Formats: sequence, structure tokens, C-alpha cells
Amino acid sequence: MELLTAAQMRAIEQAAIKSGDVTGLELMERAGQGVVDAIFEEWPVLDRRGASPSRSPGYLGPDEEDPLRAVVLCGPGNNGGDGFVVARLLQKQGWAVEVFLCGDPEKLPPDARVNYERWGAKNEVRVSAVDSAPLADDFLRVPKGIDLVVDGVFGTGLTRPFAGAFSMLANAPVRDLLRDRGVKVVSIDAPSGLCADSGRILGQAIVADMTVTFHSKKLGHVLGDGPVTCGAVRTKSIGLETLEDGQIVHTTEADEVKLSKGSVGHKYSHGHALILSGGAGKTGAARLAARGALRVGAGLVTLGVPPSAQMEVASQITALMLQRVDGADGLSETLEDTRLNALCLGPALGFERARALVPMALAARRATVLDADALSAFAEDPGALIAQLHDECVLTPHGGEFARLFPDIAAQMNEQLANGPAFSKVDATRAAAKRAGCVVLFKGPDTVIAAPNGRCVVNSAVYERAAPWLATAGSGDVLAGFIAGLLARGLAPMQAAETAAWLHVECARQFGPGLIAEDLPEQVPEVFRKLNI
Ligand SMILES: NC(=O)C1=CN([C@@H]2O[C@H](COP(=O)(O)OP(=O)(O)OC[C@H]3O[C@@H](n4cnc5c(N)ncnc54)[C@H](OP(=O)(O)O)[C@@H]3O)[C@@H](O)[C@H]2O)[C@@H](O)CC1
Ligand SMILES: Nc1ncnc2c1ncn2[C@@H]1O[C@H](COP(=O)(O)OP(=O)(O)O)[C@@H](O)[C@H]1O
Ligand SMILES: [K+]
Repeated sequence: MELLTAAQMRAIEQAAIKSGDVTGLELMERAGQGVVDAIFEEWPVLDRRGASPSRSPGYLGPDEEDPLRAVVLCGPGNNGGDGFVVARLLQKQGWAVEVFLCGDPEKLPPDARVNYERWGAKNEVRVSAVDSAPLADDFLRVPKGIDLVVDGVFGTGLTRPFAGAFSMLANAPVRDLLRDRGVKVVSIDAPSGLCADSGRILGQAIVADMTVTFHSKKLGHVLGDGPVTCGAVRTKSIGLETLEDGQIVHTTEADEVKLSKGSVGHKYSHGHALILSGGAGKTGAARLAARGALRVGAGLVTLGVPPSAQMEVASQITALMLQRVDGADGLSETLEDTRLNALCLGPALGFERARALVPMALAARRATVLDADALSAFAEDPGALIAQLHDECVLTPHGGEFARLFPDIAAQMNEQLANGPAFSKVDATRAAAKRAGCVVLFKGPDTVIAAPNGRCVVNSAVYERAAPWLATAGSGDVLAGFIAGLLARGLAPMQAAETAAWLHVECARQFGPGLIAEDLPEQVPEVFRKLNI
């Protein structure tokens, strides 16, 4: 599964047209057909294709007598062209369709123009200027009798904030009114106002019940505000081939091979992870991480605890092991055991302890996860941390930690948008990985994982994979532990981060509502069982 940028989608389309396999007009027809098919699949009550038209009106039931009604909003580009196709195809099914165009018909791109004319030959198009005032009055009059609004205003060509004639649909009261009346809103390719590359809203965006996109999902469907504006996303094939290079991987399934254990081998063949703990009263986070590391199959997991916390941790653990690690010297001594092949520092480590231990850990050049305090402790001089990182590291910041380590990149990602396409979380994570020279896993419902070589994966917990119960204290600690455990097992940093992020969401979904961080490691066996590991 891959996620595309608007530019990649255009390149795929252009390659197909250039090869002579298909024309732009044919693609537009397939796109419009895909939208209509998706509408009928999603809402069978809107599908009257099976209804017999042969009976005389006197025998028709009230529903059949009264045609379904749609309003199609078309913009000035090819998204609008798709809209005209949808209008025509719905009308062919007996729908009453009203079409609005914002923009100058003379300036429509050629394929959109053809479909505008096909529609306009027999029907009215209500035209308004792109920059005219929102059609509020006109439009608010219409929804009373309508079943469907089709948003073909802007798709992947959105270049500036959405305003003007059709922007009233982005307005919450109008949207609520439509919802109250049971009117479905379908966006073609992307809700107008949503940047297809970043999932960021330019100005304002239409909130759809369903978005129908073509060939492959775009980044904007899964990043940022994408999920809240798109509703459900349906992807329709329009007969295009995927190009090989540069795609962003959208993780939905883990590779089982990476997780199964060979039938021979002893505990040391599966690695030994060391999780550094904070002081007394602050050991829970490291224990969560350690339990995560053990559950994903590290052969041994040791908690490295300061003297003050030894009793506390000892009284809480069984299969986990404990080692006193008192400051940098203590860590140096502990790391003389070269079987400790994966380290995890950060969860509730405390800034002071982090500043002492992180340089020593990094100097040891083991596979290392840096999370939480191991990142924030260096907020005043992120460059000092970055200079010590190596290619066996995985950084796991959430939004706040990311901004502390990469303030300029975060600022670029968060700046007020004037133009699209916008700098996205994917762009930000890739830039961070390049600067850090190691894997960066940028957390959230749209977790983005990037390696310095450009590989990038989005592990989204949205739509069918929504996992809102992961927003609970300590769940990030478990993720850090999962990564450390997989690193101990010998997975490469990028593989470990991708697999752990996937597993983390699966565990949350396996448990369901009521999840707290402690539950996550306990779901690993069931998730593994389902994978036949
Ligand atoms: N690629 C494919 O394979 C396929 C693509 N297909 C379809 O084509 C769509 C992409 O079409 P597209 O490139 O013409 O872009 P689209 O979204 O219609 O907008 C461009 C127009 O809007 C204007 N404009 C932008 N923002 C604005 C704003 N805020 N306010 C006002 N105006 C604004 C912009 O003006 P400009 O920036 O040029 O001045 C330009 O005039 C894609 O989403 C899909 O539906 C399918 O048919 C099948 C295969
Ligand atoms: N709404 C959400 N949907 C899915 N995953 C989420 C959501 N909110 C947070 N997460 C995930 O939960 C984890 C939270 O980690 P973090 O912010 O470090 O919290 P903590 O420090 O309390 O462990 C991350 O893996 C993040 O991706
Ligand atoms: K649209």
C-alpha cells in the first residue's frame, strides 16, 4: 500500500496518457464512474438501479415517484470536470441534479470543458466567479429536498486557501443543517480546502461523509486533518499503473517473518535489552517499556536503575531483571557486557540522569531508542545531541519533543499557510531523519517513520485502524520498549520502528475501549497468535 503526493499522482497520470494507453478524458470518465459506484456501495438506499422504470407513474411508490436529488459543486479545474461526469451519470440513473460551477467556463482545462459542455448541452449550470461571496442564501434554499451534495470544487490542485462561492459548505452550521437533514456529502478526490499532500487545511475545508479518491490514497487523506474532513475514504482504480520510485509506504500489515522466532536458539540468541529507569517514584515508565520489550520477544530484558529505586523496582518485577546503574560510570561498567545489544533511554528518566547517561549510551554504539526525557533534556542545545547520534538510533518524539529537537522544522510544519502544497509531517520527519542521521518516528494518530536514506512509512491509526485509546499516559513508553525489544532481536532500526508502531496500534485495537498502557504488552501474544507466529 502506498501513499502518493499530488505531484506523484499527476506523474502517474501523465505517464499513462503519454504511453497512449488512455486519454485524460477516459480517466476523468472512470473517476466519475468510480465516485458514483462508491456512492451506491456506501449508501445502497441511494442506489435505485434495480428499480423497474417500466411501470406507469400511478403504480410507483412515493420514493420512486420522487427522484433522488443531488447538488454537484464544480470548481475551475479537473476536479470540477469529475463533478460534471458525476452529474451526468447520476442523471442517467434518474436523479434530479443541479450543477453549480465556480469559475469561468471558458477557462476550464480541456477535459473538464468537454464534460461541462456535455452537461450544459441539455442542462443548466449555475455559474459564479471563483472569488464571489459564498452562495449561502442560494444554497441554503436548496438542501431542503436534496439527498446528496457532491464536492468537485478542488482536489489535488488546491493551491491557496479555500474561500469564495462554495465555501459555505465548510461552515459548521451549514454542515450541521445538512447532517440533520440526512444529506450525504461526497468529496471527489479530497475535501475542498484539504491539502492532499499534508492533510493540512488551507483556510477552511468541507467536511465530507465520504471521499472517493483514485488509484491510491494521497498523503493528505491520512495525515493531520485528513481523517476528520474526509469521512470514509474509498479508493477506486482508474486503470493506472504505479510508478516504482519515491512512494511513501502506508503500513497496514506487519511482515510475519520479522517476528517469528526460529525453533533453535536460546535466550541470548534473541538479544538482551537494557532499559534505563528514572529514580524512586519514577520507575513505572521504564517498567512499561521493559515489559513491552520482553513481550515482543527480546531474550532478556534488564532494567538499569539508580540505587534510590532499586527496592521499588525489585518489588515490582519477575521475569524482568534488574541492574544497578548509577550515573555514566555505572552505565559504562554495565555496557562492558557486550551481550546488551539494545538500549532504551528516556521514559521518566529525568533530565539530569538523561544528560549523564545519553552520551555514554551513544558512545557505546549499540542499537538505541531515545524517547521522552532523553530527547527533551537536550532542548537547549539539540545540536549537541544530534552530533552524538549514530545510524543504529531510533528517536521517538511526540509533537512537543519533535519541536524541542527540530525547532526550525517544526516551525515550518506549523506555520500559517498561504499556499499549497503544504510542508507536511512526512516532509518534517524526513528532514529530521536526514539531519539526525538516524531513524525518526514522529508519533501521533498519523505516526510517520523516516530513515536518513529517504524511506518513509506512515503508520496511521485512523479510519478502520482508529485507536483513540492509545492517547493514554504511558502508551508511548510501551512503544519505546517494543522498538528496543525488536532491536535486541536483531531487526534493523527502520524495521524495528515500523514493526513496533504497527504492533502498538494492533495491540490497542485488540484490547479496545478501556485500554491503559499496562494492557498493551499483554495483547502482544494474541496479536502474534493471529499472525500465526
Ligand atoms: N491526476 C489524475 O490522475 C487524475 C485527476 N483527476 C481529477 O483532477 C483533479 C486535479 O485537477 P487539477 O489539477 O485541475 O486541480 P483542481 O483540484 O481541480 O484545482 C485546480 C484549479 O483550482 C484553482 N485553485 C486552486 N486552489 C484554489 C483556491 N483556493 N481558490 C480558487 N481557485 C483555486 C487552480 O487555479 P490556479 O492555481 O491554477 O490559479 C486551478 O484552476 C483531481 O483531484 C481529480 O479530481 C481525475 O479526473 C482523474 C485522474
Ligand atoms: N488519538 C490517537 N490515536 C492513535 N494513537 C495515538 C493517539 N494519541 C496518541 N497516540 C499514540 O500513543 C502514543 C503516546 O505516546 P506519548 O505521547 O509519548 O505518551 P506517553 O509519554 O504518555 O507514553 C504514541 O505512540 C502515539 O502515536
Ligand atoms: K473535492
